[in-house]
Amino acid sequence: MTIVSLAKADLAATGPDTSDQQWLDHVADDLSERGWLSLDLSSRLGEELLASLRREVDILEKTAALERAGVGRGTGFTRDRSVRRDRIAWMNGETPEQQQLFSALEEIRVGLNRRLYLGLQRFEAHYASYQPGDFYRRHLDSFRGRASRVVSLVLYLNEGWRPGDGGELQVFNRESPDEVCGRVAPESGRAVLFLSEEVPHEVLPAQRTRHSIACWFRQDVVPVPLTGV
Ligand SMILES: O=C(O)CCC(=O)C(=O)O
Ligand SMILES: [Fe+2]
Repeated sequence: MTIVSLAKADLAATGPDTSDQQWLDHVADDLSERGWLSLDLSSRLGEELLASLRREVDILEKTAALERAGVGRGTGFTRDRSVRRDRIAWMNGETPEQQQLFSALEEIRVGLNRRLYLGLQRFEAHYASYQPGDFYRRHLDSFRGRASRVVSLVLYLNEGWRPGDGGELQVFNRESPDEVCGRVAPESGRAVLFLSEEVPHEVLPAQRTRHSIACWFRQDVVPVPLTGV
């Protein structure tokens, strides 16, 4: 996990919006009106960066550098395989591809703060790998009122995802949580953003290896010890 420099971000936030940032208006509108959206970030991030991130997670996979993910924190932390089965590696922003991704995430953080006054202070991100049969049962990313994780962003890295490959992110209506309101295939370059405390979601069982980057924009400044989600 990396703490992003606030001074640098605040400096960036003083400049005027360029038309290049109008896409963030759409992100902010959807987040505030329905709590979530999916969008294609491939042209914003570039195919080269997506390919580098894919290579990086492939290497992590092959060198067994991904660790089994858990849920909860502190004494409530567990690696319960009936809840989630993915493996993860936290990103530290040190490789060139992570640096490039982190500057895009920083642009989103500053852009959302400016539009929605969310007071997002920093972000954390990890690679995730789901193998065939792996899933993540329905959950929220943050406990209500904790105001730690406020906005979740998941970026997918899988080329040629087909309907039979499973592994969709299923999103539930924040007003009536039994109603499915979206199902997103984890195709490379696609991203989903949602309000971490409000929008229940689940990863349906994947039928092939499924790689992604999960990121959370947080309101707290001081990192909680990394004992889980
Ligand atoms: O990979 C996804 O689509 C979502 C993952 C997720 O919900 C999480 O890591 O909290
Ligand atoms: Fe989640």
